[in-house]
Amino acid sequence: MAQRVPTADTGAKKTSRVRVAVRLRPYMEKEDDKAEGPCVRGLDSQNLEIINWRNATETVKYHFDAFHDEQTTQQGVFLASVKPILPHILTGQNASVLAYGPTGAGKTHTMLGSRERPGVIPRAVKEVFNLVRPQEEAQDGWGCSLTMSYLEIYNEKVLDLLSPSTQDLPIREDKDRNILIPGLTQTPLASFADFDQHFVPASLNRTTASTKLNQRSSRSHAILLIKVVRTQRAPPHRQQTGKLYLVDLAGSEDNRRTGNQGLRLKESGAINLSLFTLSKVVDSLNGGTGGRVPYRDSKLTRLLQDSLGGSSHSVMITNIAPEYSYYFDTFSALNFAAKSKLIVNKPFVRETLTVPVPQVKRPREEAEGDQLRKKHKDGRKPSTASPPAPHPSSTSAPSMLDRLVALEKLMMGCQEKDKPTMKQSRKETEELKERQKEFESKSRLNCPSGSGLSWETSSSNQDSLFRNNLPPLQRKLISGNTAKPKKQQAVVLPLQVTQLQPLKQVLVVKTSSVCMKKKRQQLDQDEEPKGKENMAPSGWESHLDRSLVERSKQEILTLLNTGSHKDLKGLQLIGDKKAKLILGWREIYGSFTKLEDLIQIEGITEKRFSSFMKANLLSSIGL
Ligand SMILES: Nc1ncnc2c1ncn2[C@@H]1O[C@H](COP(=O)(O)OP(=O)(O)OP(=O)(O)O)[C@@H](O)[C@H]1O
Repeated sequence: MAQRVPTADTGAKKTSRVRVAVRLRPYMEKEDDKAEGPCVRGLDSQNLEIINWRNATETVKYHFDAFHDEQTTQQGVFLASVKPILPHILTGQNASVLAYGPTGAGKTHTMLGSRERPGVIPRAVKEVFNLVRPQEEAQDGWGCSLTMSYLEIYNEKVLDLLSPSTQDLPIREDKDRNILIPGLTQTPLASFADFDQHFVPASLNRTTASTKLNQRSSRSHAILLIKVVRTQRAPPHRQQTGKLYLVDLAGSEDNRRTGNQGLRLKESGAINLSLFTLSKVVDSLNGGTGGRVPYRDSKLTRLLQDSLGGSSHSVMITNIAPEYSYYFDTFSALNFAAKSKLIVNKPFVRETLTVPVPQVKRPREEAEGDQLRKKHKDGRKPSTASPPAPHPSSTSAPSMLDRLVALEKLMMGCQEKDKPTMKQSRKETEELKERQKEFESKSRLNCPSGSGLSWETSSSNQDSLFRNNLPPLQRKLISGNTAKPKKQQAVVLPLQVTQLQPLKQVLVVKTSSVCMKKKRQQLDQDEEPKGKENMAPSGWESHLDRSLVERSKQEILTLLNTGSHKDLKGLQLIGDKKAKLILGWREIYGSFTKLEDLIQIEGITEKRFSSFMKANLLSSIGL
């Protein structure tokens, strides 16, 4: 059976961290209807800077393993960031390349490219064949075989792109922690032409749709798996399996900007939540959150378990767009990438002892999958719309501010799980005030080590701040001789929210416990409300004082928007996972505008939402 053994060359455990590259796509005028110009630019082959949202005369600088500017060719990206990790898969190790970033920032261009400008995927597969060929000719007693699998994760379903009629496939882990997908097609490859022949039509099976931001937006995470199996021809028939994952992640999306509604909104909820889990996994691997790594919280992270923090040599290519209209997305993508930089992997060789068996077309696990496939049915369901977005540059809009402040908190390593006690809150508030003063005096600040980030005032070199090549931004920054920070009143200290009174304390009513018990029994007998909870009073609700109910609802909404993980878990029917999903939703979308938005959270159906409302309203008024 498959077993983990140390890397062959030294016998000792070696570590290999995730390399992080950032690729800036060329500026596109059509993406910039306000003609504001770019808000981000490269400095050299490893550094870039973005305008500081708190103070437009400053920039935030980031350092990465590689920075590919808008001039970098597909070949350039491949040679610098991908090619070096490929040889590992011929020694029984895993390698992976992930393209991450906002929708429309160039992930598919980077991974797939076009016939004229092929991207990472075709180049990497060609290179694997180049690496395998000399090994086959070497007559060293080992044979080599290649297979490809291609799947997408769409709405948390694993779909086989090489066999599009299949339904949601299961993800399994064997006792050696190898991730398996029973039923997934594995197509043997003899040449690159073979790959091309299977890959191109399969790519057309990927779920894409038009959104306001990208005409052909990928609505799923696409994962191409190339497996290289080396087998010793003579006994003991040792076998080494190396896997290469090439992942084109779906875009991280702000639905206020995409204008997504209905099915698109539901899809994007699944996309964003899996990306949120991915960022939690990254955090956890970085030691930021400690404890269990939440691989199992999404299909994506479960599948990538042996690519991130496991046995893999990984490269994350974060794609960003330069236009100001992408500001928030770019900022958040850069912070995500800066965290990823710290992951350390522990490579090992996968080696198995097997007796040779005749080549079979599909593995045993596939037959199992055939049966499973029949059982699964797709359950896509439309959902409700989100309000339109404020323009990202108008950072005075409160929701945008909240999100930027929250992001900055994340960036500084202050996680939601650490949401402080009142004492801590005050201390942190003081610290933030101090920091704000420092910002205002434009002193130089360094972020916590390893964040890959530093703040820099541009007052000394204001002329150089994007001026030479970016006239629109220069206009924005320098107009009115503005050395003074933009809209300082826009700075909101984020911690006041934690000082809210707990919901129950606010809503408690003085009634005798006997009366309450009776009332509760009566209410329980009333039918479950159907449809929208917040519109007309439902059967059981009509027994309650309307103004009290309205107030309770408002308090629940406030708690959903401001409560810590612990506060959220204090709500009826909200457990650990749901609380995390709510926090994730908030980080991505900002606030819940109405209670019904909860239905957009994975696992909260309309029925569950009704139960949630009933349980929490009754509990809040002490019934
Ligand atoms: N480096 C680049 N050079 C030239 N054009 C690019 C580059 N990167 C992206 N583009 C173009 O920008 C547009 C959006 O890119 P792409 O579809 O790859 O984005 P994406 O991040 O994959 O979006 P989504 O997540 O919505 O699928 C495409 O028209 C693409 O050709």
